[in-house]
Amino acid sequence: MTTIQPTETRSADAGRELGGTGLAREIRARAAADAAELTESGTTPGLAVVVATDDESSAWYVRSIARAAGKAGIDCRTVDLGAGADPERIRATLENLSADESVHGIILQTPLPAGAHFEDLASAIDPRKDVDGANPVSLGNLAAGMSAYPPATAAAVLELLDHHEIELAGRNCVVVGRSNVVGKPVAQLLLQRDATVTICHRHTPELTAFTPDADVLVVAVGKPDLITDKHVRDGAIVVDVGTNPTADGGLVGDVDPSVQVAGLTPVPGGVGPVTTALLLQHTVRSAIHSTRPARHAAGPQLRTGSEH
Ligand SMILES: Nc1nc(=O)c2c([nH]1)NC[C@@H]1CN(c3ccc(C(=O)N[C@@H](CCC(=O)O)C(=O)O)cc3)C=[N+]21
Repeated sequence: MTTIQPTETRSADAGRELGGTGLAREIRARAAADAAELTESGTTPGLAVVVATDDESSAWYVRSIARAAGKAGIDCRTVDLGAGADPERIRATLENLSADESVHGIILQTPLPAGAHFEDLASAIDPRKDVDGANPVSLGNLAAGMSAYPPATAAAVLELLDHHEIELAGRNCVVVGRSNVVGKPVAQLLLQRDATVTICHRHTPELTAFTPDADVLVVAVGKPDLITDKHVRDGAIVVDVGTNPTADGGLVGDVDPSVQVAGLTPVPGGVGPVTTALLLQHTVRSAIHSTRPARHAAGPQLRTGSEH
């Protein structure tokens, strides 16, 4: 007997899943090989993670950094100052780590205790060790097309797009979210790649006035299901940077996972793992630079995108 199967329009329209776990594995393997070579020549890359929060998403990230760093041969220390830590103590910790020769990378976890100001404290991180691009000097250098570590999450968005061979030059990119850790640096990186960039944020009256024009939509807000079918056109590529913990211990992004688009990064398994891998890569690069003469350490390195 023959039964006629209904056409599976949904899966045909579902588009590509732009996963990040394979890419993350490649980046970690490369970082591990470079770290081993460096250790052989007498310098073990060191990463310091400064924590002043009991936020769940941050705790997960910190454990994941420690685990991945250990496997890659990076000496990782977590400095947990407690959820109510005094801003002056956080600043002093960052200053000490900046002066510590065994430390090549420093990341200050967000969120911070009430009364502590992220950009202000991050200015105590030596830009040469600022592997998560948190010091406003790093963001300024990035915007000016000078050499700087972009925040690992922002860099992960670009790595994922490149890995999946998404064209950026001349295309419409819309970024939703304007934080200094994701939205702004992602916009700068897309600009450097000759995209036309629009940034939407909490004061944008109607996202639908902008997001349907996006060839590439990057969403970094922190609100489950913020982006649904009405926000995107079929052919769009969507990068979901959201990591929202759910009541049952899972994780969801900012994009309704059933949106019909040409490509969507999954949560989990998309931007997240690449972020952790790039933090390690930046740390190993910083360690490599630390072994070179000073003029190479933070030399100006003009990128494209500074012309009109
Ligand atoms: N200064 C600073 N920089 C950050 O980049 C930063 C931060 N503070 N504070 C906390 C958030 C959170 N965050 C995550 C990174 C990776 C995953 C990740 O890899 N998640 C896995 C799955 C996790 C799961 O299954 O629970 C995934 O997406 O596949 C999650 C969350 C970075 N953050």
